[in-house]
Amino acid sequence: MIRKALTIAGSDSGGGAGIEADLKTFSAFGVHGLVAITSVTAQNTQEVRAIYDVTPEVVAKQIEAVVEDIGVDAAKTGMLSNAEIIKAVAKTVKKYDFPLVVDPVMIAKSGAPLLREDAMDALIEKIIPLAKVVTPNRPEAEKLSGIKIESLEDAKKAAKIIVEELGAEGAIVKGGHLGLSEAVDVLYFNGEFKEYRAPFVQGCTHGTGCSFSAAITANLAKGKKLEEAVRIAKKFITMGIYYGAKIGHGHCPVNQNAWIEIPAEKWRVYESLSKAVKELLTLENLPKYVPEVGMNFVYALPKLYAKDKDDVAGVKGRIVKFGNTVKPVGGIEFGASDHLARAILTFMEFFPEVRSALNLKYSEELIKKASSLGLKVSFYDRREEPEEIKAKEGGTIPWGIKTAIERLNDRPDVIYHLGDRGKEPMILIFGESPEVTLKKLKMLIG
Ligand SMILES: Cc1ncc(COP(=O)(O)OP(=O)(O)O)c(N)n1
Ligand SMILES: Cc1ncsc1CCOP(=O)(O)O
Repeated sequence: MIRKALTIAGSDSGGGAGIEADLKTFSAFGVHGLVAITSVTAQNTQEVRAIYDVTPEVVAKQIEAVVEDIGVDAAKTGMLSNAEIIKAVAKTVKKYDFPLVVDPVMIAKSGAPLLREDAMDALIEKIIPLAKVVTPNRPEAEKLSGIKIESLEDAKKAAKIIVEELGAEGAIVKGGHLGLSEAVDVLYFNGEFKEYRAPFVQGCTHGTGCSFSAAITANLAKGKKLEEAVRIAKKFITMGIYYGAKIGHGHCPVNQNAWIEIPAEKWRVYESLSKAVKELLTLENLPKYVPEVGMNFVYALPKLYAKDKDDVAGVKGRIVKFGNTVKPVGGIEFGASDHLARAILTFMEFFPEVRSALNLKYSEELIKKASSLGLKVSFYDRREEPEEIKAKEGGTIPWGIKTAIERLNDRPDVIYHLGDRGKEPMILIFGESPEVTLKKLKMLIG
């Protein structure tokens, strides 16, 4: 059965925060999203240019309309804008018994107020006591609790005040603004504290508060316990920030799709590479092109998600010569390649669509053939590598790929180097997918 979650919040025309972020988050968790729009904002990643509030009656009617027909398993509030809307929302949601997550939105990342000064009392008196959980960031928690928050201990005190004095069932004070090396959130619920920790990642933060509270709401709608819903939401938001796309010129938006897109893309990459490796191993004359150090065949996740070697799939232990045949040492795994992973990640900085590569034993004859077939060939000379790059672990391949691409001033199909002391000469073939890379290999050695 599909679960339904309702967001009672403002619209962000930039698609980064507000109901737009909430709906994307609900979708990421497979929950059907419902909306009651409180306010229309003309907003982008840099500023809020205008705010136009919906009448309290229409806000209430939106809630009633969806509850009475479709049903709501959990709801959240975001930007409530003014005291009249707050009162209307409180009066309406009281009639129903779904859990309510309250994101006490006060100020946009860009600095614009999203809650009128005179609406703070109404928020505290009318909405907070209805909350299953309140999800303030540090400045919002300071406003609600009336205490200054400078440490984790202060965050705990604020969470306790929001529950014990303001009447919420639970409160989670987010530590993203605490300046610690980890982002630590503190939940106070059922008389106990629980800490949620994640590395403090750099990335895109517009819509974090909205998406985090929406993720809790979606998981409550799916029947998860609050502590579990918060744990999942924390993972979700860390990923969304880290994999955010640089959209707009201000605070770029959280990427809610990362949560579903990365596992889906991993599966596509795995399937496609597995199929190509299987076919590669059937190539009759392959053994004579396998280098002494072995061969690998890699496929990276799409550019937005390809940050390091763990985002590149390859053959564990490489493909090696075995008598007159070749054998993969292990299976296809993400993080299995080191050299080719570095090569493809560098290549993708220039040509993001080229996500696959394999390596072959160098032969002059193959290079000549590549050119005669119309493949674009470039090279690098390891003896020309600057000393400071040589001294840096893992720097040679990125330098070499960059040098070869810049030399050709075009997108190469093949890059080779002639080796150096203790380094075997090598040919690397590149393609948009393992299928394309394999096609080029077959043209060359077929
Ligand atoms: C319409 C609307 N609602 C909420 C916000 C707040 O989002 P943001 O500025 O990203 O702040 P956090 O929620 O991430 O702390 C908004 N800007 N617009
Ligand atoms: C040694 C070497 N140098 C370039 S490709 C290659 C073999 C594949 O290495 P990896 O398995 O680390 O990608």
